[in-house]
Amino acid sequence: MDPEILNIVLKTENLSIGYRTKKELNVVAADINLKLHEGELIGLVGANGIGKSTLLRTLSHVQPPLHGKVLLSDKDLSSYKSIELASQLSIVLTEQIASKNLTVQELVALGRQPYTNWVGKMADEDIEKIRKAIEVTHINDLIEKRCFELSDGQLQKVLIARAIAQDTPFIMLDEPTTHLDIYHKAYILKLLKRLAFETKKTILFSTHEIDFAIQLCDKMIVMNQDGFEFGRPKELVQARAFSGLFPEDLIIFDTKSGRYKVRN
Ligand SMILES: Nc1ncnc2c1ncn2[C@@H]1O[C@H](COP(=O)(O)OP(=O)(O)OP(=O)(O)O)[C@@H](O)[C@H]1O
Repeated sequence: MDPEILNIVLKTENLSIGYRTKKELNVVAADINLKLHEGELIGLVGANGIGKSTLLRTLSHVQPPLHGKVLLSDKDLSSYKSIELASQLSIVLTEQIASKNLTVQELVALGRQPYTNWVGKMADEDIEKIRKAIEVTHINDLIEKRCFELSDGQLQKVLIARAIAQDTPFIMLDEPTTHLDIYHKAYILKLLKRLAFETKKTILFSTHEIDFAIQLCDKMIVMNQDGFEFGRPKELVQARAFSGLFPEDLIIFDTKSGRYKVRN
């Protein structure tokens, strides 16, 4: 589909991200102007410490911008009430979750919190969305377990299930495949792609799986020392956006195969 006729879900205007302390200002990245459309799967890549988590946290209102604006469905992120924001945007962070005593079923059900009534009563639609999220993330055999009993990879799938149950138009995930084996890395990324395509959700995730992201994403944001590049993976490969990401003494990006290779 022509991206120009798809709605813009998230837009940034001259966004600067980073950290402000009493003594100093640490600008992680500046002049970020992005337009993310509905139905797009967008991969965010870059070296360790370049600012991927900082960008995701700023786009999801977990931390404030240093400068500029984030507009979600044409409305400034800072003017959303938190319950309203929770029905528009979900975020899966890698940080340890506080609620590890909950069962898997209970944690996934928390995704429906923005929609349930004031006593937290779930409607049939909520129950169905939880069932579906558990099914598509392959965690059916875990639902009775408490979250502290899970492996890192299992917990990662459960957190993704919670975001899917939350069923927001915009989903952000910080390194959603870190702890997964190679099969489940591919499985989760393909699931996110299908979800974006079939339900027109906009899904933005950070990753170190650059090869997989090049193969699967509609668009990518490549953060580097000079700022960032944004576009379709093929165009970014041609523009050599991946070549300058890392020192080239050990690995080089092969534009033909779209992969990194270890130097002999
Ligand atoms: N809470 C914080 N306070 C101050 N500086 C921070 C904070 N969190 C991160 N930083 C700094 O901001 C920069 C970007 O960090 P960030 O975690 O966004 O990088 P990243 O690209 O997600 O890295 P990684 O790939 O290692 O997860 C780093 O220099 C980091 O030291």
